[in-house]
Amino acid sequence: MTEHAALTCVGLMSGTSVDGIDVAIVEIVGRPPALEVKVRHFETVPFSEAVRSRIFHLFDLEKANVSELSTMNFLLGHVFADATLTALRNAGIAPHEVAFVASHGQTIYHNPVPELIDGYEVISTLQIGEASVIAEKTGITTISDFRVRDMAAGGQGAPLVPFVDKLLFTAPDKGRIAANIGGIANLTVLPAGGRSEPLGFDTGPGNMILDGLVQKITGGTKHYDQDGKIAQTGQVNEAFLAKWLELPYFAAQPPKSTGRELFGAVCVEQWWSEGQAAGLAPQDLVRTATEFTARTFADAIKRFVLPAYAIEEMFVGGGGSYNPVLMDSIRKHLPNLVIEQQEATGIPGDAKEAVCFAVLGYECFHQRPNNLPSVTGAARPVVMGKVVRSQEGQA
Ligand SMILES: Nc1ncnc2c1ncn2[C@@H]1O[C@H](COP(=O)(O)OP(=O)(O)OP(=O)(O)O)[C@@H](O)[C@H]1O
Ligand SMILES: CC(=O)N[C@H]1[C@@H]2OC[C@@H](O2)[C@@H](O)[C@@H]1O[C@H](C)C(=O)O
Repeated sequence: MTEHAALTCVGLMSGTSVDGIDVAIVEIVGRPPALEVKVRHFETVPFSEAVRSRIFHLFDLEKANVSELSTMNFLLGHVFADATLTALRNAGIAPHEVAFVASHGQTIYHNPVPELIDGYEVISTLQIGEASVIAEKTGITTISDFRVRDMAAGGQGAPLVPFVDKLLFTAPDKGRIAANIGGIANLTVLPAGGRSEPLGFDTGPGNMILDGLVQKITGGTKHYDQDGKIAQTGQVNEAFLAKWLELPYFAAQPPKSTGRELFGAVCVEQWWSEGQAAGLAPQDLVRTATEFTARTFADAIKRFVLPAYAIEEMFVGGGGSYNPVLMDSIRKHLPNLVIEQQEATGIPGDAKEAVCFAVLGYECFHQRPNNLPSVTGAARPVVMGKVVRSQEGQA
């Protein structure tokens, strides 16, 4: 296949917030560094409540079991395949026109901190949503399990989007940050003109604690603080916040990545019970959690980025970029940066990660390395992604 012809590719992202499956249908042509990406269609296919609650059950390390894990791997394969077919139908594109589906999968567990077992230093990560089911149901070659190869090469397996940020958003004359505030917040530092390699890491929580608190406060009727409406009515409790800012994750040097293991349900329970003990009103707790995200995100930039890189502007994507209380606070803590929403780049903020996985899939499809060792800490560039090929006789 020639690289002069554009490929139609599908990127699937189901992030740590578990709000739905982001499906991006993109046209990609060229090869790095001259890669052109055009978004043809994007939609988020929501999870049903039944599937969503089964996923959350799997996050509970005390209660989840192996049979559920196996079942959910296949169930999510079906759900991802259907989301792909729905988006293709809505876009008026036939499955046989698509070169591949690149599916991130649902992260169930992520542990980049080595555990010494029987002489082996073990790190691991698990994304589920069986690619064989997606390939069989859609008839499209499916690429999945990106993170494990980077980890096998000694990397964190995350964040992976910086590889694509570098290709799409490096500016010739000014330093930029490309950030994403999803369940977890992460960023990519893009030196001007690509003169040095990007730095990238997870700064800590994005919306994960916030979402958990809102669900508790509303008895599950709301999943998140839409437009920061609850936070707007609350006050930051500085003493409460100060204690949480001491978590060692924030001072640790990159490369680093995190997830629900540190900022998921156990953390939310702790916020809730400590908040009650300290007499915080629910809206103050939500406002303080919003500030926790803003402060840890801005502090990470002040601590690890601004002393070493000349940065003028930052683009922020992910669902958190639509929360005005969060964004106002980030702007207040970083007054010298021009901060814009991801939309200013031409790629919608909620579509970015799905688009990025299409690009990572494109590089895997062409058997080219697609990790960024400067970010993940991997020992070398590797080709991430496992390929399940479409077969004759399929759709
Ligand atoms: N209008 C809005 N106001 C406030 N918050 C919002 C809004 N829209 C989305 N969000 C927040 O963004 C979250 C979803 O973000 P996103 O889809 O980027 O996360 P994700 O991709 O699942 O996470 P990650 O990038 O960590 O894998 C929601 O759970 C919610 O907290
Ligand atoms: C293990 C895992 O799923 N990590 C996610 C998560 O969500 C945001 C942040 O934590 C980032 O490290 C990563 O996702 C994005 C897509 C990435 O790899 O760049």
